[in-house]
Amino acid sequence: MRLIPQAIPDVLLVEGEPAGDARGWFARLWCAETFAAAGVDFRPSQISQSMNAEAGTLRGLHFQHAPHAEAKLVRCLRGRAWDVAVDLREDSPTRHRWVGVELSPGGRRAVLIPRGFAHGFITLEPGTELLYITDHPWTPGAEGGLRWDDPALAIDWPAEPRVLSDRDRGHPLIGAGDAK
Ligand SMILES: Cc1cn([C@H]2C[C@H](O)[C@@H](COP(=O)(O)OP(=O)(O)O[C@H]3O[C@@H](C)C(=O)[C@@H](O)[C@H]3O)O2)c(=O)[nH]c1=O
Repeated sequence: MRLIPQAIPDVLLVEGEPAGDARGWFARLWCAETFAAAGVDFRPSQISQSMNAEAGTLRGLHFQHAPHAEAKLVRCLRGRAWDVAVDLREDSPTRHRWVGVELSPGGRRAVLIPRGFAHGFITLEPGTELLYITDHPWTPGAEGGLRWDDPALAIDWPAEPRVLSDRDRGHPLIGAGDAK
């Protein structure tokens, strides 16, 4: 299992090293020792799954306010998605910058999004399913959101969004209301 820093170094690509044989393969998705050895304090609290019927489904950008901030280890189980992490940390030199990663089951990789980031994705195939491992319980009262098309972020989405929730359409722009 390899943890590979991305353009924002605290965002990590987590690559499995699957052991293959005639039956298929076996791969570890999270490992306390490997993460601790890399200096990453991530201990699972909840595991969730999201199914997206249509290509062009966009979910995000979501985060939880402190003290309920959560890190997320996101993996694609079916289909294909482009996943994005936006740095919201107040003291960060990369504040309001983003990192995008394409995820698919064949890629056998996950992205670790630290606390203090917003997260979103767009599906590139119908029936795309994502698995999330988070390190803090879902806390509805602490949810925050940013607009996927906020010009201050200028996220270069690889496809046109076709399906969004009403909540995601209504997030504030940076500098207003709930946004950080
Ligand atoms: C996120 C979440 C939602 N729910 C419920 C609330 C609601 O009835 C239904 C759908 O919730 P949402 O519309 O918030 O789901 P969704 O828009 O998929 O929210 C997710 O988006 C991505 C981008 C993330 O990063 C996730 O952490 C999460 O915020 O599921 C839970 O029970 N547990 C959870 O952890």
